[in-house]
Amino acid sequence: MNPLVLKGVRPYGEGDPTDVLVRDGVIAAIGATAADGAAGAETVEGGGAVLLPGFVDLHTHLREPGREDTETIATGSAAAALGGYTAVFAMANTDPVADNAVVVEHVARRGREVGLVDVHPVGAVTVGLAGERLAELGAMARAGVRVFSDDGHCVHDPLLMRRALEYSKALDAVVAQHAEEPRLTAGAQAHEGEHAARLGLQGWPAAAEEAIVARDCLLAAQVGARLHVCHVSTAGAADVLAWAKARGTQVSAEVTPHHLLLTDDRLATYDPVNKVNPPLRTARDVERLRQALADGVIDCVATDHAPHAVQDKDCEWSAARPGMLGLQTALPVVVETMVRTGLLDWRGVARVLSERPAAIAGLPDQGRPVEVGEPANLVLVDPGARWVVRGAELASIAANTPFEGMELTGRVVATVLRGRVTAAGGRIAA
Ligand SMILES: NC(=O)N[C@@H](CC(=O)O)C(=O)O
Repeated sequence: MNPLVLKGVRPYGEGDPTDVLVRDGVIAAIGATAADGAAGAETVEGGGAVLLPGFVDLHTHLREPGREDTETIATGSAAAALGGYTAVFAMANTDPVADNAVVVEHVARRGREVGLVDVHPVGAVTVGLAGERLAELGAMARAGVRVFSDDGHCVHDPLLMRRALEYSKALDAVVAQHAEEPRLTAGAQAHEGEHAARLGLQGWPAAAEEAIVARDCLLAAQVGARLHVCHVSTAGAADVLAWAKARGTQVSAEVTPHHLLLTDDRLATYDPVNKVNPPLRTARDVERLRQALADGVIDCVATDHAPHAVQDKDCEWSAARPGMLGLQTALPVVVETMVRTGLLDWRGVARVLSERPAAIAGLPDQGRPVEVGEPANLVLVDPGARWVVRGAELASIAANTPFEGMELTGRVVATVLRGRVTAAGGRIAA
């Protein structure tokens, strides 16, 4: 592999533009003379762009196997690379479910064949995501799984959740919980509040999330295991997390870009592109989630990238499936909600999009500092580029973005995986 020179880039957006030399997949030199003697090197013109560690998504639905009409590991990997990601965690709610070593090995192998991003399969906690008995966590751990989740479903039986935490502790893994008390959300269509009431939609109360977050924090503390909370969406859940962290519970949490930007006033459109699980909440929740992400109560941003077919979105609200695309819009939404608001600087962006998710999942070669000797998993960001989101132009097969037509700030210039350019100038590298 030829050396790579990133010319005129600003690590963490700090200082004057400089050059970065990448050789054999590692950052070999940083500075004005870094490119000297790198004959035959491939060059990326940075134009003063911000250089960060490559993003890590703990929560991606790649839909393969089973729903290759909406996304495949190849198209989802392309969306990830274009979005600045160097590693993604593929959720287990595929068909067949990734609840055994055969399916997780297939997903990992397919990810390696595509080669655009490290694809880490998430293993299901329970057989068939049915919430009745534990899946073969040990066999999946031997196949390399370090994150277990029934996402899309809550592991609502407290004894089963306790056992899952005990096993995952022994396996040095983490359980990522979709916090939704199902008895409180039966038939729910939208956040329980003024907008849902006006439209006559069955409500999804905040307490259904908060009760499970609180219960699971208590269980994790009891067992001494690590818990990760998926897609936190309410102010109350952030308060519970702050309390649990203050008392030393090993809990981490993610928030999605859409929950940082959108509110349930989107319900007025009656467009199911805005239907998602957990639902869009209130402006007060959005405000609290941003603050919690800024101060570390919420550790990271995860996309919950959830592609859906046209017939599952372009239909009446109650028949529509919940979920939104996220991989190619996460960065600009974080820029809009966290950077332009002054809540995070670029070191903070590196923390929430790369360092913390890599640490939570135990990835040794991702989320590393932009320093000589570190693996060259990198993303170059043009912080001021403005662009209009068009679902049809995204790399995913599905087009269900809630940001359709919105002008956002911040664009990925290039993504580098172990020293190889995977995406540049908005295109997948040959
Ligand atoms: N987040 C979503 O709205 N959808 C997810 C699963 C789920 O959490 O319901 C999906 O797989 O489509």
